[in-house]
Amino acid sequence: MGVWQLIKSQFICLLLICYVFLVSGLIINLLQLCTLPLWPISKQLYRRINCRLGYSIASQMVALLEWWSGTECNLYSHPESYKYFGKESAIVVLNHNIEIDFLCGWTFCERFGVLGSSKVLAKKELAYVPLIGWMWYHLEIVFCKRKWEEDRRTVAQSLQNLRDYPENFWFLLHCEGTRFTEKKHQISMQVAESKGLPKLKHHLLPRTKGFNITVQNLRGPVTAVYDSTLNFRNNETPTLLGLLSGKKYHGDMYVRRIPMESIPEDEGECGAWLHKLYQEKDQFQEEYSQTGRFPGAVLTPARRPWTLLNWLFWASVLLYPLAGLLVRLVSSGSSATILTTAALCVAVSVGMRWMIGQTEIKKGSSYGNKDAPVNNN
Ligand SMILES: CC/C=C\C/C=C\C/C=C\C/C=C\C/C=C\C/C=C\CCC(=O)SCCNC(=O)CCNC(=O)[C@H](O)C(C)(C)COP(=O)(O)OP(=O)(O)OC[C@H]1O[C@@H](n2cnc3c(N)ncnc32)[C@H](O)[C@@H]1OP(=O)(O)O
Ligand SMILES: CCCCCCCCCCCCCCCC(=O)OC[C@@H](O)COP(=O)(O)O
Repeated sequence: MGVWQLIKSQFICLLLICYVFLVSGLIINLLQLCTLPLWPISKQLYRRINCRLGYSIASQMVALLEWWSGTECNLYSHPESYKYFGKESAIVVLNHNIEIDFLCGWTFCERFGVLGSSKVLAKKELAYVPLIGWMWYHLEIVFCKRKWEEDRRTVAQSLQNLRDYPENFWFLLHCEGTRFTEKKHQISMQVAESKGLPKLKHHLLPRTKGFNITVQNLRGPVTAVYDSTLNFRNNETPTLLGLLSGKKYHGDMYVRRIPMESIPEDEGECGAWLHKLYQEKDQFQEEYSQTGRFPGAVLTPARRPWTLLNWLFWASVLLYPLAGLLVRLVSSGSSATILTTAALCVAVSVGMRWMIGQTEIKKGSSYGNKDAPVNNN
């Protein structure tokens, strides 16, 4: 292990990165709150400002991936698809078995200039995650309870609101609805069997309702679906904690552009189309597991300096007062003050650990874990 790697793996570095993220995030959330009165006056101005403020939070996590850990994410694609990236709004369909898959998505959003406006159909629980959930409120992220009877109306309404969004956006959909575990895979393959669908080896059976409602409501302003398949080399299992300790991973993402016109409008046909898409994704994953490559050419855009500059800005604003505070604290000699500060630090660390835990598959939900309903047909 080199000296730089040794420094990066120290707990104090992790604490300082989390401190900058937490305090800058709270300041940005506060600024976002202050933009609310703009909504009735100029909705589009409110949205444009919040894209920039959101960028300042999300890009810190991208900086962690790109600059701190030095993780490489290769993009496999085709030149005829590539020329559209960043120049149109699109629905992104991505597999969901890697803890930092959202971050690999974000790194490409950043490189194609759509990070601040990126959207997702997210489970409702994520709306309550401090900083990220609060930021998402102002970015009009679409939340679902994964209870169709409740979601069908609220999700459709939130999607309709995005039709006049003033910036190009990528709307991420994990159609599997939850992260891959062996048990969830087994159960979803029972469902596949009961529906007469071919079994998938590398994916859970996709849920078709969310995809269908998204296509229905965003057709027009959104001009394509980006079918994206992500994997990591050498069976790496990247984690957010790994990134924070400076570990470098090697990801590959295959993205092909599918024009919206080629997606059926009829609900049943659209569902069948999605099942076929996942069968193809499964073949791409199989090819990757055998050859270590996806189809297409490697067309990775270079990382840009903005995420690093944004982080350096916040670090320089926030680390200096922290140092001053610590010096004054120690020199005060008051054990009550020192103990209170230590307790506060522990509480904040526990909170941050809980947030990081949101990305961990072993702490995931039980959605998709229940035995499939018996099909009597
Ligand atoms: C160039 C580079 C390109 C790309 C870069 C990549 C990406 C960047 C883009 C944007 C980034 C933006 C943000 C990223 C940041 C962070 C986000 C991170 C993650 C958050 C993601 C999540 O929270 S995932 C969870 C929430 N989302 C979803 O669930 C979406 C998918 N789900 C659905 O669509 C569902 O249908 C639903 C949620 C709308 C409703 O769910 P519900 O359960 O109520 O209904 P279902 O219809 O799904 O269920 C009933 C039917 O399902 C059958 N069934 C039963 N059991 C199972 C089973 N185990 N598996 C599969 N199917 C099952 C059942 O039989 C019913 O079938 P019917 O035939 O009767 O419909
Ligand atoms: C730069 C400093 C970074 C400090 C760490 C901050 C950590 C905040 C991370 C919160 C981001 C949350 C995004 C998690 C997305 C995710 O992966 O959600 C899972 C859902 O799809 C499915 O859930 P499940 O059904 O449980 O599998």
